[in-house]
Amino acid sequence: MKLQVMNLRKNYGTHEVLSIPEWSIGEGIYWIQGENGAGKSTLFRTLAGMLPFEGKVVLEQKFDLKKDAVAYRLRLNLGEAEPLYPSFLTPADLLGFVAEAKKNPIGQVEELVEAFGINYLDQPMGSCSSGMVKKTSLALAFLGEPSIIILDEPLITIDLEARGNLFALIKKYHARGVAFLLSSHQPFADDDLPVTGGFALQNRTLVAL
Ligand SMILES: Nc1ncnc2c1ncn2[C@@H]1O[C@H](COP(=O)(O)OP(=O)(O)OP(=O)(O)O)[C@@H](O)[C@H]1O
Repeated sequence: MKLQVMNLRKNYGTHEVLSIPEWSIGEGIYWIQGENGAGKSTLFRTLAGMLPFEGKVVLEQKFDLKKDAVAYRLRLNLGEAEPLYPSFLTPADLLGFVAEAKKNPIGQVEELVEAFGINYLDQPMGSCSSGMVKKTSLALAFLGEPSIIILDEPLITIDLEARGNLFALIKKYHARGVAFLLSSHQPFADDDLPVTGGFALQNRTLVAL
């Protein structure tokens, strides 16, 4: 069991967005669908430890998000749908900083730079196109030795070549035992990615598809 959620509730003020009694995933590549505003980004940010919530989230039956936050966050990475970075930072700055925080293996930054074709390492983010920013954020999401990588809308703004590179990297990391949780408004074709299962986020909870 990679990730277990028990009695998770998340509200913004009086607006309840998530109410998930029980949900879990094993090793694999999972896809979450939901209409605009269904709560996908809120779910992902909650699972990444970025938002306060009620309930319990446990990684690998060992790391409780509330009790073992540091160990948990070292093993779960999130690539946000619309990442925002300070405009003066470069991809090199961000990769260096996050690589250190995530205790990356030697050679991994170079591997990811190559995989995403980030040939603008010293260009400030403020002058990067949205696809260039997104590719940087996707590379950041693979850093370290994660057990789960969550990618929120990974396909938005990236071109076909980057999409192919991303799918190749997902397959490579999946073969090493990394689980993936992806959201997308466009379903993935089976020949793109071997998806293990899908869930719909409906009426504040997750339903298997
Ligand atoms: N910071 C916030 N404060 C208050 N309400 C919020 C906040 N963030 C999200 N919401 C609300 O929570 C609900 C879920 O939003 P969320 O961004 O999680 O949806 P989503 O499924 O990711 O949507 P989309 O497909 O449009 O990206 C929406 O009703 C939204 O208005």
